[in-house]
Amino acid sequence: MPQPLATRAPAKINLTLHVLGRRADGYHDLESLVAFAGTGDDLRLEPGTGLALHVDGPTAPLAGSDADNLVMKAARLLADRVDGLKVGTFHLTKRLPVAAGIGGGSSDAAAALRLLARLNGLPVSHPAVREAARLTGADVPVCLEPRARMMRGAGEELGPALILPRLFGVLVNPRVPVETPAVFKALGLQPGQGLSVAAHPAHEASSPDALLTLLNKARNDLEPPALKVQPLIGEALGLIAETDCCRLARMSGSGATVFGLYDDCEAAAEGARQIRSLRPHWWVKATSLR
Ligand SMILES: C[C@@](CO)(OP(=O)(O)O)[C@H](O)COP(=O)(O)OP(=O)(O)OC[C@H]1O[C@@H](n2ccc(N)nc2=O)[C@H](O)[C@@H]1O
Ligand SMILES: Nc1ncnc2c1ncn2[C@@H]1O[C@H](COP(=O)(O)OP(=O)(O)O)[C@@H](O)[C@H]1O
Repeated sequence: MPQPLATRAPAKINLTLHVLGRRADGYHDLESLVAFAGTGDDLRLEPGTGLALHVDGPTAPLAGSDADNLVMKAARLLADRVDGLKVGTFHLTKRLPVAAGIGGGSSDAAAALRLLARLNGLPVSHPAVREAARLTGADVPVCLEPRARMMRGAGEELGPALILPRLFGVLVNPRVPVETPAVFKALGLQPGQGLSVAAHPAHEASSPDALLTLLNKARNDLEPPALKVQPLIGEALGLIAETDCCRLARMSGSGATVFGLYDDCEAAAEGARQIRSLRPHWWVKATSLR
């Protein structure tokens, strides 16, 4: 029985994000511990003669035109590299906030590459799949096999999959888009200029408590510039930090999504309830992270 051509595109969370410096090509070298949430978009592929995309779901209207969708960009890049690639129509159910620091578009693109690889009997480690991922965007390679791992460079250097203690979190987005280039620009580094040399061995933690302690010693260096671009991020961080039993409040990626971490699933659900009661129109999701 063939596997159904459907996959989840989970939200990517940067548990830590240290900017090491700005490179000559304008991109920034990062060091980030990336994990994936239990919440995400869904993608299905119906085999057919040409490439096409249908998008539905609550955040579909925010994801731009179908032609510019990262699902189509990734699929075209793979089709350009593999002769006779079998393709079809993608059906994307978009739930994640867009331009939100949780790599929704990148995860959708990576999901598209996984489905095309499955349809064509290619491993996701195939060089053409890896290259299509890298050329689609800096965050796409880490989303190809969505497991917690260290990400370095501009996203092209990936460490081995890590078995992190399970974390219980709340994701909060004030429903304002924040464009990634604007945040890197607000960081204000010149080409060749460094910012940090920190190495953070958060993955060495063997218990949730030890991991939370290590995460608290790390940072997201994009928080200060993102707060300049969108002050609501500071408000969201403050509200999370004030929820009962919150162990850590931090921004993911270039924002605006921020996350709170808690000791267990009940505390995370209660944290989500508290934020929702204060900001009923924001996107608030209790989720596990691993
Ligand atoms: C910041 C991060 C952290 O995981 O996440 P998000 O906030 O996007 O979720 C990523 O590095 C974002 O990856 P992604 O969103 O795929 O970036 P791209 O489309 O390739 O690049 C958009 C723009 O961001 C800047 N950029 C991106 C990555 C990087 N390491 N250095 C950069 O300077 C560049 O100005 C680039 O033109
Ligand atoms: N499938 C998609 N989902 C979300 N955004 C998409 C998608 N395809 C293209 N985009 C565009 O990519 C940009 C970044 O979106 P997204 O991946 O959600 O950002 P982030 O990585 O900050 O969470 C947006 O401006 C959006 O218009």
